[in-house]
Amino acid sequence: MNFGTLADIETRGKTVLVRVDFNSPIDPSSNTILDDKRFREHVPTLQALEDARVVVIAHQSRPGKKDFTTLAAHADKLERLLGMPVTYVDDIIGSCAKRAVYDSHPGDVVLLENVRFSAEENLSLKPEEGAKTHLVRKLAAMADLCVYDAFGTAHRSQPTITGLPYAMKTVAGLLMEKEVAMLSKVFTSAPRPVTFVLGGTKVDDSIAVAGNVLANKTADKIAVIGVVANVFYLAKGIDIGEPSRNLIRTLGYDGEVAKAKVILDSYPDKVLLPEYVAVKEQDERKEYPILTIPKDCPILDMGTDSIVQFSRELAASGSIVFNGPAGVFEEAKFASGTFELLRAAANAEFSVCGGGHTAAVIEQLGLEPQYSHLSTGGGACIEFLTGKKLPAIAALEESWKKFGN
Ligand SMILES: Nc1ncnc2c1ncn2[C@@H]1O[C@H](COP(=O)(O)OP(=O)(O)OP(=O)(O)O)[C@@H](O)[C@H]1O
Ligand SMILES: O=C(O)[C@H](O)COP(=O)(O)O
Repeated sequence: MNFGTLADIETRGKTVLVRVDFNSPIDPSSNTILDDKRFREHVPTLQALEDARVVVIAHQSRPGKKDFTTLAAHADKLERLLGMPVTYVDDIIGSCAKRAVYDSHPGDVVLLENVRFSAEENLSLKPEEGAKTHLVRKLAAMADLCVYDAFGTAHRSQPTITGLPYAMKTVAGLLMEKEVAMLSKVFTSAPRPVTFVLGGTKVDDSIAVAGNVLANKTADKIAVIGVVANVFYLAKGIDIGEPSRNLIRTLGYDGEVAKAKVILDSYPDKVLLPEYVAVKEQDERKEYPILTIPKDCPILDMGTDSIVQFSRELAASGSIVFNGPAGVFEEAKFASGTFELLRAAANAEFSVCGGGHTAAVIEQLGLEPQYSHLSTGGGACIEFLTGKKLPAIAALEESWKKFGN
């Protein structure tokens, strides 16, 4: 790693900005946080800074979305997990925020308001431009050092992600370090054969990952499930029925069919597609071979024979990267593909999972201890696995060149 870490800096008595990713599913009607995995994962970094004045910067959702809200509930959640008071300020760079930081003492934690309430944070800017924003200049003036721990947002280039490291000495926090170390193993030391299981609804990301990891030989096989599989069926000329075709259109993925075809043509023996699907027919689960999918029933899971075949394939894999479910697991009748494949993947010597939905199911099934790593990143994890350098990592490296030692 070419960036600084907590081990490289002295924080005693210093004021330290810590950029975290607390962005979590929230029930907008009660402002309740529904999953606190990301909070739990940041606790070690915050605890390691116990001798500093800690100023936490975080975002929740995006402008225009229902769960774009203040961080009051996040402060309560953090207080409970840290077992100590957290001062929440409904301000980011104004006089209230500055006063709260100025009045704090070593050992205190201040949580600033949702940083995406600042219009500047919602701009996608080059790091050097981000460093010049009012937001970054004022935040940097409040502190001596910055710790970047927000792996889940590392694929964005927004001012507090890539601008802050250009404006002040910034090192990676413990979560960031762990994510980079664990996910890098996929490229360096993962036991062979390596199988990528790509499902869920983010078809464009999954197809980009599939193309890259097959081309650079990171993966030996790709198992496609969920909506991603439906796009591969279309690429093979298989009629998946009107409802499943409409879903692909609505999600804006018609253009992905041609890309799936290129992958199938280039790697005919390396792509595993379920031969059987489960559809919803008169409110019941019915299974069909892919050549006889009914025209008016949505595909909501893979069929049982394919679950057995894929589970065998996963059992023969040394490493498994799992991203996205096999079906609409939220409906009990269509959960078996996702549940069984996650169980099979848990037995691999090295198993990594990315994506909030998938990680939540793993926790629900009690499989977490069996996985080598559950990433806090959705988009960030999948982009890392394409082999691209994430903007936040590039900015951390630049910060270390500029300000380190
Ligand atoms: N065949 C299908 N038809 C419709 N929806 C599906 C199908 N298969 C999976 N899904 C849906 O995919 C969703 C999760 O996909 P997504 O790509 O968001 O997963 P993730 O990457 O684990 O989660 P996150 O977006 O939180 O990081 C689930 O809500 C599930 O119902
Ligand atoms: O949950 C995420 O993927 C990160 O917090 C980034 O959020 P965004 O997709 O709204 O930028």
